[in-house]
Amino acid sequence: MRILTVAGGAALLALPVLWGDAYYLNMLILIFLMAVMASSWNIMGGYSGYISLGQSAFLGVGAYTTAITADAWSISPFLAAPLGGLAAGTLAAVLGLVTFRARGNAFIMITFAMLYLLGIVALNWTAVTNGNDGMILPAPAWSRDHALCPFYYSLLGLLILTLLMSKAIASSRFGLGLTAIREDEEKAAGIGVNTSAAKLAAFVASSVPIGVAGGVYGYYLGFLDSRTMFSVVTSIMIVLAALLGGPGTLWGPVLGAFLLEPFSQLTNQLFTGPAAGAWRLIVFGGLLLAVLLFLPKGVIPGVRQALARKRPAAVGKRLALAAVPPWLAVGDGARLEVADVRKRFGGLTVLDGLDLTVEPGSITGLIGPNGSGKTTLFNLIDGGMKPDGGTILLDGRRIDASSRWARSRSGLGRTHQITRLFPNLSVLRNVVAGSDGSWAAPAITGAQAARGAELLDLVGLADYRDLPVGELSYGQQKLIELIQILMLQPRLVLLDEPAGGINPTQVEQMGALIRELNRAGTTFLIVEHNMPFVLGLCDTVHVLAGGRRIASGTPQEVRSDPLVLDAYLTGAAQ
Ligand SMILES: Nc1ncnc2c1ncn2[C@@H]1O[C@H](COP(=O)(O)OP(=O)(O)OP(=O)(O)O)[C@@H](O)[C@H]1O
Repeated sequence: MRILTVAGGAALLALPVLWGDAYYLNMLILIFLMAVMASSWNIMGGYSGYISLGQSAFLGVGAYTTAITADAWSISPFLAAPLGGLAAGTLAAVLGLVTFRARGNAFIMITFAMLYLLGIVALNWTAVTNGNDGMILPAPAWSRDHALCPFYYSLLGLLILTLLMSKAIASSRFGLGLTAIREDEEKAAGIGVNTSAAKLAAFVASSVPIGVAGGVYGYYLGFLDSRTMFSVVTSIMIVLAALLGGPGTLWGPVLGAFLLEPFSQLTNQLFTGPAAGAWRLIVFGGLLLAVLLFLPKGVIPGVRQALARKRPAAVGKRLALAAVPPWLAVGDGARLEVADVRKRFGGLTVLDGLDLTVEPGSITGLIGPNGSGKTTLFNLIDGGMKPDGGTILLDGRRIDASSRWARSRSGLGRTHQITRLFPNLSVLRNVVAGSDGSWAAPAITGAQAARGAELLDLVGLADYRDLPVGELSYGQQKLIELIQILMLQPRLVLLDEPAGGINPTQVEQMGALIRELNRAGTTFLIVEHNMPFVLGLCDTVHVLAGGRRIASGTPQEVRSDPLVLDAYLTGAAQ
């Protein structure tokens, strides 16, 4: 692949000198432009899964900023183009700050609205943009014989820089965080990924090259009008190019641009007159739909999948519990205090002034009939939901107002009733996805890989480190979810039904693992319906019913408490 890249790059560098046909050079300039835009879009849309339908707004903002500053300072638009990137990045940062809670379709609609609004502003802010009449840029001063070369090389250079940035992000911790967001954003936050900051940074990174490209493109056209620069069709084509080639891959958006741009030129020749724009919208909108329906992964991942040899299924490995690594010794564990916590869903009161304490270094059980609010309490503790009232303290510090990722970083880990992992990432990537480290660090450092390997060894799954985690059995995935949070060296671990849905041998192994980790200092709070398991494991058990704690004590005390028996019998009768 490297040889192919170098050869392709060398051919593109030499092309204008060897073969200066203006038609094809113009085509390549437009392909480079589309490749820059699609590769930039890919950083947000492909890596983190947030689809922006307004990316051409950055092209427009970059083009106008460049033209206006070049005119005001009497400099070449080439020199002013980085300011176009700066303006686009600033716009993305502001929009990202305002919309970072919006997900899925809401994010798509917001980006689309931004494009539409900015188009209207550009059209009507006549004093700055010249409105309907458009802006004329100065003609290039260089020789007409090589008129296209500076545009060709500057866009090719920008494409190379964009690809280098995209590659650096993909292989960094930042990129791994973005992929985790794409797979399961809440889970990513739950293992310490600062999702808001990562999305914001990705959005800015996905806008800056487009802004710079806008500056160069505007100069290339020599004329700016708001309809061309803030075009919906361009935005659709950006998404289409990335999806066609393969979103989330490095070369997919480039391939998509090479496939799509010649077709776009063809439609330019086919559709002329006042309805041309509408026809192009129909064609590219339809094409986008077709790609989404029939080629959802794009060409490159589709071909890779077809070529991949069938792997043997990951089954049947007996669990062998190795020794807990010394770096998991976390001292005395953490103390959790839940005081007067309340939670309602509409008219349903699930938690009604709940108080409970988990002592440091304990294995504490939390039981109660179905629907008594155990998982809801976990969601309130880990930050997945906000309580309606009350306080939650970890080692004496209130955590109920902190973000989810900050709670996870402060020593709190949590597994889910139905296991939540990043199914398309490898086992090892899942295990290390939450570990500490600067964004610029490699996605998996040597030290992290070594710790990940130790944890995989701990649960007897080292052989599967490179398989997509979705290929493991349910019981194996449960163990991976547990070691995933161990990577963050938590002092308090909340386990939601760790023995649910796994075979008796695995239940035994799970119990042994929890005991070993507890000996190393980790505090556990465990929700579990398997009574022999939970009563055999825990020092203290709290019982929930009717939104309150109705009993607490040793397993023996709780087992014979008439209130508890009554709650279970009433719960069972419902
Ligand atoms: N997001 C939500 N919106 C509305 N109701 C909810 C929501 N989450 C939970 N509930 C309701 O709150 C109640 C408590 O649910 P929760 O899952 O916390 O109970 P649980 O004790 O964990 O039950 P189980 O043992 O069956 O897992 C249930 O009646 C459930 O339907």
